[in-house]
Amino acid sequence: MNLTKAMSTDNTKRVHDYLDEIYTTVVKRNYSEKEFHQAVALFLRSLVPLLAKYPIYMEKGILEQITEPERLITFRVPWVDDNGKTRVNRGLRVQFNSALGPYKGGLRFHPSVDSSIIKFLGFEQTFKNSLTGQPIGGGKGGADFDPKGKSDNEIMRFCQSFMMELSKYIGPNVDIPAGDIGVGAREIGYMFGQYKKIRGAFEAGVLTGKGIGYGGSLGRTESTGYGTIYFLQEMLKDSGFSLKGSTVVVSGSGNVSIYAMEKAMELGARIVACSDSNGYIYDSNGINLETVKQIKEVNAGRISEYVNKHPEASYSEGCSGIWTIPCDVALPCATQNELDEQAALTLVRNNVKAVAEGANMPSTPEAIDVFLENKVLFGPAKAVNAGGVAVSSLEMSQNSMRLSWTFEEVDEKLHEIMKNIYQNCIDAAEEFELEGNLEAAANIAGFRKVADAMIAQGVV
Ligand SMILES: NC(=O)c1ccc[n+]([C@@H]2O[C@H](COP(=O)([O-])OP(=O)(O)OC[C@H]3O[C@@H](n4cnc5c(N)ncnc54)[C@H](O)[C@@H]3O)[C@@H](O)[C@H]2O)c1
Repeated sequence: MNLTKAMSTDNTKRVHDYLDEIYTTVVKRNYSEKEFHQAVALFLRSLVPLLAKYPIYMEKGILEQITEPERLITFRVPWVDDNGKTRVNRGLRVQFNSALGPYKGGLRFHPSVDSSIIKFLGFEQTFKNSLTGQPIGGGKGGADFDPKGKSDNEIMRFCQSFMMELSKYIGPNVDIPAGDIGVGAREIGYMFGQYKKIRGAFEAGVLTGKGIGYGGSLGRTESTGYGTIYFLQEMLKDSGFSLKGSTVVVSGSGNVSIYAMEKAMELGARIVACSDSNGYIYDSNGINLETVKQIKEVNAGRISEYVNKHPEASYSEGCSGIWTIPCDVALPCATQNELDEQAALTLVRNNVKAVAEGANMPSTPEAIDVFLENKVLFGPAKAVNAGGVAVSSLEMSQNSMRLSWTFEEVDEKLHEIMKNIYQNCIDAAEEFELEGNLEAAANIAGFRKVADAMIAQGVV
């Protein structure tokens, strides 16, 4: 990746040489971890104006430290399937940065999970958590386990084996995992049960995303999707647009997508398409969300089944075609690198006004450049989808105070947090003359708090 874009003066050249050195070390030390390289490169290029103005971050070696996780744990997860066959998966937990608080970040169960995926997510999580204003550090974890097609008992045995080992490294004041792709309330429940048994104590604050009946927070399920729309609303408002009457395309049909669609519809948007890892549906009258919820949340089926109930809609195989549908707003809410340069150019040709990233790193660097160059309002993942971890942090607060807030109380706090994140990004954009580049502004705003705390705490 070319980090030289922002370089113009001698001072920025010095910064640039420094960032190049950091990046070279990251690539050498984490050879073959492409997603991690990508996240670090995108991040570093944003910091040029900050480091040019405040060289202390270079003098104190903050970037050398911040790009190396505090700890990466990998472990064997053996379990027995329904046919009595022994299976083995790899579990991982990265404890990336604890400058602002205990490590916090989700667990992903997906065959693609490896150290590169977990490290890119943990790195991003550190700055996302900082942006929320909550006292939480950054972490992430998961396993290369595929929950698809597994029985409920197999899922339980896997979760128990996974927690048997993970329990050695987590705790309410140490590291607090949550869900992510492939890990929802059911998996969190099985992992919490096993943790409780191992410890012989009910420590509610060790995991978030728990069921409402045993320490979960109302509004956690909706939080990432709703938060995405609250951020989008602020972005649109500042440019004189509104969601009312706008046409929206959303990729995925999981937790983030469903609740982003729900809030966007509530605000008057027409959602015309959504997808899963096989293909996408298009319904020009507007997607019927109840049908999507029934297929995905109740039946765990495929999105293609939508057309059985709504023959006026169409289904197409393959995921990337969804970005060819003309829309005012595009919300990539599925997975990393799902929206490439070609897709971005098509969206621009179709006059997209705004793109907000509900998923983590869904746009490739080239796609982001296309959006910025064409003045599309672009909301970067670590700011846009921070609502999930923000409400997880509210769940931790409720657990330690032994009380439960109502849905409305949680939603109001979430809305306030998302507005603050947006404002912090705008302030950073103004200070560093990055108007229109919320990507760089979010990186700077997230980084500064972590870096200042690291300086205060010394070289540890
Ligand atoms: N759940 C959260 O609170 C949360 C918070 C912040 C960020 N995220 C991020 O949001 C994204 C989605 O997470 P989720 O919790 O909704 O997961 P999920 O497992 O509930 O849903 C993921 C969805 O994406 C679909 N999908 C996978 N690959 C696809 C592809 N190439 N094209 C189209 N669809 C595809 C799946 O079929 C599924 O519908 C991930 O990047 C995750 O890291 C989630």
